[in-house]
Amino acid sequence: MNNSPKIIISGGGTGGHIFPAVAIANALKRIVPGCEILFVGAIGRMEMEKVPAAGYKIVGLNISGIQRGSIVKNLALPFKVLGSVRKAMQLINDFKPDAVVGVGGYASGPLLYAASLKGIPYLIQEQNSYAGVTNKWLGKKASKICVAFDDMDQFFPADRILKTGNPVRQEVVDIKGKHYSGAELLKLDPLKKTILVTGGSLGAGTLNKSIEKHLPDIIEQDVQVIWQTGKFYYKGIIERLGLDYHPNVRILEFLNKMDLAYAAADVIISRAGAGTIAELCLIKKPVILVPSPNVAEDHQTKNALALVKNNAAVLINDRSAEDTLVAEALRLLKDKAYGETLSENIGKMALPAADEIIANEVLKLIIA
Ligand SMILES: CC(=O)N[C@H]1[C@@H](OP(=O)(O)OP(=O)(O)OC[C@H]2O[C@@H](n3ccc(=O)[nH]c3=O)[C@H](O)[C@@H]2O)O[C@H](CO)[C@@H](O)[C@@H]1O
Repeated sequence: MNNSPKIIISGGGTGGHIFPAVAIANALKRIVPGCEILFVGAIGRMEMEKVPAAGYKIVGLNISGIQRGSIVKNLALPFKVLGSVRKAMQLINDFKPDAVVGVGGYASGPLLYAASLKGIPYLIQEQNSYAGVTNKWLGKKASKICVAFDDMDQFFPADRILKTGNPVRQEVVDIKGKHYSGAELLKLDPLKKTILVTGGSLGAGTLNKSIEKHLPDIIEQDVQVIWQTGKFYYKGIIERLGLDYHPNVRILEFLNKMDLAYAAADVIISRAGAGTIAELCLIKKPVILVPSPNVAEDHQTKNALALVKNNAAVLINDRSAEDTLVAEALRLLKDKAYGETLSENIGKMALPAADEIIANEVLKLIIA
């Protein structure tokens, strides 16, 4: 293999696809500093902002998914797909990648399809315990499919599956010694108990409603909360509560330094996205998971149950969150022994080094 292999990483849409992609890129750069990486995403989606912020170049395809409730918008879809495949072919002709990686999301489809037409080897990284139609179809010609769950041979050819776990950005899970700096950056008191609420990369309506309703209970116990609302909900919440609602309450749209929030927290309330769970296993804090009921095949419940059956997290249903979530978090803050058990058990479920294992698999495709 030469010292400057060229690799395209494609996909995005939500943080759940983007951040594993960045983690793989970072690992590739650590292993082969001279490698050239180009990201390909979808115009208008989160990756077009987050990937350059992580220090990588990205090109956008004009592609979207099926839009519910708008026949007119969907009429353009076949043309967008064709146009995107054409642009993907052009990108491959120009960049001349040695290998391609697909992490899921709209841009992955056209890019991997173009790679297959051009005979360029590609690897799929599937974060969840189920695979959508596009990934299943692309999996037929993939050289390797790196997965995080068992029984994925129901979706992909068994001989090419490798269970690696989900890749996470190292800097996000490196929280040792950051408790004080985390609290300071978030303008919180490092000596007070703190709950972190994260609704995944987009935020979660149910978590927001549950927190907003019970803020007085949190304040009454002099507990602090780092509350990540998500972009869609932030404005409404700030309009209702104001930015400086109470010194114990820090409201943020998105946490750019997730490590500092993880470090500052004593208990974490979270949706059960696969990437967040992989991080939670590595940071080893007591966690309450509220799986989103609005995702394909109810996969967040499956993600959460994998932990709950090992007594590694508390599960609260979306339906009952508004009534019970905050009370449970406040209870968990006080129950030191239970918190320690949860922390110990979640740590046992970590699959570290997924980023480097996957990066090495990508490099093997080039040598092969
Ligand atoms: C509603 C939806 O479709 N959710 C899916 C999406 O979740 P979502 O996009 O929320 O992704 P994950 O929960 O997997 O990961 C979230 C990522 O965003 C980061 N982060 C989050 C909040 C923040 O303020 N700052 C920040 O950096 C986290 O550290 C993590 O790296 O992709 C996941 C992986 O395919 C799926 O399992 C989820 O079901």
